[in-house]
Amino acid sequence: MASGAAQMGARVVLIEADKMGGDCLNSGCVPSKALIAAAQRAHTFRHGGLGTAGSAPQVDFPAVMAHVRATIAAIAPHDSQERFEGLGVRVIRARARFASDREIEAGGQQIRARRFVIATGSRPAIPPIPGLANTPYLTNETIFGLDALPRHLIVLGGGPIGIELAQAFRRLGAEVTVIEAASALGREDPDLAQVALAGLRAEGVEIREKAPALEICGSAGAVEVKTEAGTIRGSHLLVATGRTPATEDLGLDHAGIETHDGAVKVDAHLRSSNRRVYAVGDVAGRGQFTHLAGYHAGIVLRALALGLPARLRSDHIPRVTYSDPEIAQVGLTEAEARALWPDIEVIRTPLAGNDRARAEGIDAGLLKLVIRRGRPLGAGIAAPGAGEMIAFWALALAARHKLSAIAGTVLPYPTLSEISKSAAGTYFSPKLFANPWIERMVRLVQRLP
Ligand SMILES: Cc1cc2nc3c(=O)[nH]c(=O)nc-3n(C[C@H](O)[C@H](O)[C@H](O)COP(=O)(O)OP(=O)(O)OC[C@H]3O[C@@H](n4cnc5c(N)ncnc54)[C@H](O)[C@@H]3O)c2cc1C
Ligand SMILES: NC(=O)c1ccc[n+]([C@@H]2O[C@H](COP(=O)([O-])OP(=O)(O)OC[C@H]3O[C@@H](n4cnc5c(N)ncnc54)[C@H](O)[C@@H]3O)[C@@H](O)[C@H]2O)c1
Repeated sequence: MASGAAQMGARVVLIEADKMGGDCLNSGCVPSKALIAAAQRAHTFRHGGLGTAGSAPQVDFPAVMAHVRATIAAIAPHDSQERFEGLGVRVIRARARFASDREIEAGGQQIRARRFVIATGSRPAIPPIPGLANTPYLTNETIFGLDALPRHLIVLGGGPIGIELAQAFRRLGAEVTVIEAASALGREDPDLAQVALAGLRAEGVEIREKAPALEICGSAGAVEVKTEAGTIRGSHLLVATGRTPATEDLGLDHAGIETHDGAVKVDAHLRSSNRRVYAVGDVAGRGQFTHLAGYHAGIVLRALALGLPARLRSDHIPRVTYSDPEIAQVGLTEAEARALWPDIEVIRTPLAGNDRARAEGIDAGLLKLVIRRGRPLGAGIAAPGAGEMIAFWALALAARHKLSAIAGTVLPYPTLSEISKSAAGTYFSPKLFANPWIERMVRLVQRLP
């Protein structure tokens, strides 16, 4: 947002209280994906397959963490103070707070501006479970600082953070138990979630669902979580039970900025109840993804720099959980679509029928397509690399393409992505084959000289 505005010629002040790059770079997407990549190597090595023998990987945990830190360091220059200053942004490294409806205070400086954008993100939500506050626990802010592999990691919460890290730590050699109050990956289509969860369970991750934690106790190296179904004992506890928008101590009341469920309340243009102030990313309460924050920034930039307000859309925003297999979704799931329309069609294409999947020895995987009146409303994929494969459907939904455009696209053979074209083909097959009108036409054409 700040770099875009500066490059378009606006005068910009960027205020950052902590590390440049925010959660995604320092304690979110980047370290988690680097850890997952190392864990994937260990897993491939351990299992071999397709005629190659597996063997116990020699996991050097400090070296894995060095890879995580090196990945952050390699990406950091893009978000650095130096880069922003080079673009002409004035950077202040301090905590910001609204002093009035058009003034911010940060590090003893008063900044008066025509427009403000709140992009303060979110922080881990810590549930009020008896004993938790007195027990040592990890969050995404501390887990990437570990220097030794936990013997037994208990993960509280089976959302994307819990599931991604549970599988990674298991693959690196830890015993892992996930304790989930409701259903693991509960926001995803259950058919797709099951593919990923079955994969985790087969690798030895214990996932206890419908098991809210009742009480927690312990000390460093020995923690206990009590549930109705029994007590789980482990060496470390990761709390991954959701996130809270970072609005505390922002002085929002000084600026007449309203909140809703802890997030800055915004309209369809991401404008808050104070017309000078916008909110983007996690703090806007419309979803918590880096690419969504980037999309928000584009909407606000258009309005602020060019005076071209745009309405927020949400029907084309993809999301991916980087388990193995990955789960990717864009648009509506089957349940979401059924709640809106009675006349939807659902196409399920198992990955097992795909030639590349056969060659790779992939037997689990599924694409689910939700269609209404010839247009895709949503696509969900559970497969290795599903996050790459969903790009195709993200474009289809963003551009509001018809399914015929997908069926008419030529994709390279043999690729896993071909299941998307094959699913679109399944939709048209009954209309083309065993259709008396088409059969009559073909007979007619064949009589032509
Ligand atoms: C473990 C984990 C893995 C994730 N993986 C993915 C993923 O793979 N893909 C994906 O799309 N998303 C992922 N996310 C979510 C993603 O990290 C967030 O959606 C994204 O970082 C939100 O960006 P943001 O700009 O809203 O906030 P942030 O990146 O959190 O940035 C907010 C910044 O504001 C600063 N700040 C806060 N308050 C103040 C203040 N008062 N004054 C000055 N500065 C302040 C903070 O220090 C921070 O640097 C993951 C999150 C976690 C925790
Ligand atoms: N790959 C990605 O894009 C990615 C990865 C990680 C995080 N994120 C973002 O960060 C957000 C937060 O992730 P998250 O996994 O922390 O949150 P989440 O809200 O998605 O999942 C938290 C889980 O914890 C469970 N839970 C809550 N209280 C509990 C309790 N007391 N005992 C047991 N279980 C409990 C909930 O039922 C839920 O399933 C995600 O929704 C996502 O938007 C994205």
